[in-house]
Amino acid sequence: MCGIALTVSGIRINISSLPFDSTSLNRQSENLLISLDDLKEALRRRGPDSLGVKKVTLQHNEKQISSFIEHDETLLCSANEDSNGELHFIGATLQLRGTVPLVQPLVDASRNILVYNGEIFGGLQLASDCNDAEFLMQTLGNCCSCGSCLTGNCVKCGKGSITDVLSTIKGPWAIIYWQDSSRTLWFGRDAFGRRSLLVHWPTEDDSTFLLSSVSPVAPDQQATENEAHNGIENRSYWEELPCGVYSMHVDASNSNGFLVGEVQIHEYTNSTLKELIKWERISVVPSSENLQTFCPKFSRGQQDVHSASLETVPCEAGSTQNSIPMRAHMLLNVLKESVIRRTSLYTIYQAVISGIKQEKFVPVAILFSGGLDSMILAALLDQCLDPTYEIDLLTVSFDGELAPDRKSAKTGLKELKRVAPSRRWRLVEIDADLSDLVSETSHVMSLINPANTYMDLNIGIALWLASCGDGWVSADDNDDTHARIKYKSNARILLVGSGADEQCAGYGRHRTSFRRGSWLGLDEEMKLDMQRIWKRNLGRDDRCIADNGKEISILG
Ligand SMILES: NC(=O)C[C@H](N)C(=O)O
Repeated sequence: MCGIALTVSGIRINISSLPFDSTSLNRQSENLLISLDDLKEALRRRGPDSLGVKKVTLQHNEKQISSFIEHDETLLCSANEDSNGELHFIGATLQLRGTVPLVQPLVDASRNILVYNGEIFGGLQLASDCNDAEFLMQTLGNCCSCGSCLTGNCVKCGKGSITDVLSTIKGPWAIIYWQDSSRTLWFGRDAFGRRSLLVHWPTEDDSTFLLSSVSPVAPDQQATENEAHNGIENRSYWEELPCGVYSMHVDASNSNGFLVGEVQIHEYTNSTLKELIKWERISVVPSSENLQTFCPKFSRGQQDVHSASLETVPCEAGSTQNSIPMRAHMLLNVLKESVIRRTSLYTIYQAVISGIKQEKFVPVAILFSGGLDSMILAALLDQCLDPTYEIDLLTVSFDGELAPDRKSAKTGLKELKRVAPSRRWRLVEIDADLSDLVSETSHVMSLINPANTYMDLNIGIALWLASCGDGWVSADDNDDTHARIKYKSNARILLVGSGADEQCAGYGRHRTSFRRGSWLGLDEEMKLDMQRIWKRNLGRDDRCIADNGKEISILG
């Protein structure tokens, strides 16, 4: 995953037109001094392949604004209202696509600047060897910049809008983009918040405006060992940016010589996406026909690893229903398509590029508990991934062999070996003892920020350790009772089951809502889950996993 950030100073920012109370959380926050170096340090871990900074200076005279772009490595972040406006863009890249090394921020001939953390799996058509960030740069560069038509095609030039382009992307994304000719900053994240983007909105007493994939640990913010053990302090400097497409046009015409930026939020323009977010389902109460019992049994069929179709599977003797119902079948196909997109577009599969022999190269790993979500992911991945690649199954335990997840992971491994005997599966056992993880705990506390509950911390530590991939594997593949040897998974792509419980009603409280309010009650609870998943889960998960230079891939 990549890490992106922006710092703005010298511009009076007006956020009064935003539909949410964006300042209440920050009002009592400390006036932190966050330096470019702090941001770079935090982002570098997410994007190990390259790191860059670009600075845009805005000067105004006679109501005209001129812009200058330069490299900049100096510290910043105490806004000085008398000076010119300054915007610093930082981009750290984990590159999975394209054949030429990519260094962010990208700057085009029109002096637009892009930092992008995302994946284009569909919606926009790009060639398979093309880097998606570069493609997006070109596409955004062709958008209208008249400044008055913020959505739809421009009546004057006929060009599309930036909001339309971003609404069309199928895949996770977070973006910061400077459109130079219109002096407009664009930023935002996808409709489910699958990529983290934190914001510090300016307040009356702190004019700093910051965006960042992750919050840096400022020196005065470092948790002491005591804090790590005894509690999680309440940090409110950062908040999760609510999902959406935002623009900030910088102007100097009516402002007594000050540069002024007005932040606006724009609705996604893709109607399917809008329906998805609203969670208005065509059928909430299943028909009795849909509720009939059935026997879903997975068939691997032939080893046709790149075919997206699954077979209809006859039931065991004695059942009256003979096949997986059509909807379940459709769901499996969609999931499989999703795995194919997440495993076929990356150039890193061409092991030759990385100089590693194919049989030693493990490009994808799964965060694995042996539970339903991770088993389905593993079975689907086996169907989509070239059979020569090994697959790492990363399992974390805080209670050695006794933890239920470790036991189910081992059972799951046996099952996978049975259904996919020709694949080499490697169970990576990551054993940890929370009392030994003092500095790691402190680090993860900063990663989960602004999430701050013990549950967030526990999940965050498990995800962070899993994505480190540092554990033990069985010395002998055919005998899992024997000696273990040290192993570190270097897979850059991690498939994760995040979001499955929200979308498939996997939590205990879903059962409670069903008991209390039947199908409508359950639907309400799931809607709530999906509409807050950006705030509660996905940003946090992104930050903990990406910190180890890995790409989190959830099948949403
Ligand atoms: N900018 C990025 O997010 C990286 C790009 N999607 C890649 O895979 O190379």
